[in-house]
Amino acid sequence: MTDAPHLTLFNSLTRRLEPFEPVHPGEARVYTCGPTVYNYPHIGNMRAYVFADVLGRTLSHKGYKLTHVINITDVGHLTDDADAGEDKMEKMARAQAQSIWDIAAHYTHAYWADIKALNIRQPARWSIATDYVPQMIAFAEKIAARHCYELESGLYFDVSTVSDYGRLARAVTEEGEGRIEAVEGKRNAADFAIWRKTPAGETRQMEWDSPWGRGAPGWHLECSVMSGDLLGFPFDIHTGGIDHREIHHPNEIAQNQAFCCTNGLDAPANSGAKIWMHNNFLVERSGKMSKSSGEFLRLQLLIDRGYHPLGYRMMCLQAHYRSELEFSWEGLAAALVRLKRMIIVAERLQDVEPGDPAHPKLAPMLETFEKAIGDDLNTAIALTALEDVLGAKKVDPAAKRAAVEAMDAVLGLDLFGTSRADLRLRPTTASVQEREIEDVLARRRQARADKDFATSDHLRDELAGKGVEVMDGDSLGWEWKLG
Ligand SMILES: Nc1ncnc2c1ncn2[C@@H]1O[C@H](COP(=O)(O)OP(=O)(O)OP(=O)(O)O)[C@@H](O)[C@H]1O
Ligand SMILES: [Zn+2]
Repeated sequence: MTDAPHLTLFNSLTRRLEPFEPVHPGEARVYTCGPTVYNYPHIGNMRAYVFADVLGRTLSHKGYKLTHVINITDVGHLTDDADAGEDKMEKMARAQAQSIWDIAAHYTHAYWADIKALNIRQPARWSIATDYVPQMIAFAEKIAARHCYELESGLYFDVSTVSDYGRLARAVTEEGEGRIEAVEGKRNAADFAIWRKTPAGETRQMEWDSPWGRGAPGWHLECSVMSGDLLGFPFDIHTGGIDHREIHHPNEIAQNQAFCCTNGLDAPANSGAKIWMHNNFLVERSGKMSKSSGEFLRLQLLIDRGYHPLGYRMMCLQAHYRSELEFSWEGLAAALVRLKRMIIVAERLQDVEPGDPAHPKLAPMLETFEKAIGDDLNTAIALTALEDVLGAKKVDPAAKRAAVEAMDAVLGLDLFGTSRADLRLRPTTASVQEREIEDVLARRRQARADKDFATSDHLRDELAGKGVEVMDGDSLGWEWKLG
């Protein structure tokens, strides 16, 4: 693989493609907004983490020493991003009559299970918001005098105290602020609470003492504090879904500017991160997939229906991260077949020791791959380059194996860790066990070898009676499927 450092990324701040130039030579520091753990993640949420994973893998591949932090929001995220409603965690805990800490633990583990199933690499650190409350209070204390004011409901950030507020969203107009809750006493409609006081007479399950009374931190404050604390301002890249471009990230930026300014750090240009990147939505025909809307698709449902989770990863990689991706079961099935074709070829290289990938036949494919992934993570083209390598004829298998490994290290399809049998999941509704099917098929193979076609046909009919269709001569080598 060439070690050309070519890497351009789309910076939402400038709305331009920019060459990646690390703040610290040879390093890449990335912060990804993590899930709010009040519910199961849906597959749309997981698209955000597949994207962040590909970004991290690409940075590692390009030779940078990666420090990636993903947070877990277990407090402070309100039912409306725009500073209205109630805490999502408190609401769910009440609805389920459970402790908020149990809710957080349960859904954090569910999220981590999806991370693993999608072959998303572990970040250097999972930062849990409730572990950082003292640091959040210290951060707020630093900026309070110059940038905040207190109201009965909390400590508010005055967005007019930083230059160019909302430049990330590019939409903060008076009408655009219509969504933002009118709180009496707010100086500007876009001002937001960085500390929310517990209303008199109420108790929250999660609350802490602060100079502004007992209460809880605001969601935007959490990400500013954890990213700054763990990566240092300025760090390289901050990621999140495109919805964060409108409110959450502009508010983080405003706080970061205030903090950097107070600390004499290159203010006011300093936004905390040099590059802000956003993945577009996974949508359904009915619109954006969303937890708040009640019904949503979980990765586990895909698995229960017999789709291997890496099929969903493939589906994500087939689209550019900045494009909307429409989910359909047909699309998922097609992505799974594509993955299976790759795995069948990779199986032939399973026992080959990787050699030097520099082979004249592979060179143009490696170059295409390198260019595509360096061009704002064009995974769609990178996938075709990988397929070209897999399909290349008369190439030293050791070179091929090395090239496929290097490409898969970026795309994360786990081609050498997954077998075609792994891909064939039994839907939970199926009444027949896989072992049963394999047993009958083994007997049928023997019958055919013995030219006992009557028995062979009989066994095929037996399987058909159980809803299993035998697929003789299937080009992909699926020997059977559930009808
Ligand atoms: N449909 C989607 N497609 C892609 N990314 C999404 C989608 N919905 C949310 N995200 C992203 O998923 C990540 C985790 O979101 P989070 O857990 O905060 O979800 P949420 O806002 O509580 O739920 P939702 O928006 O689904 O009601 C964020 O980066 C968010 O931008
Ligand atoms: Zn965040």
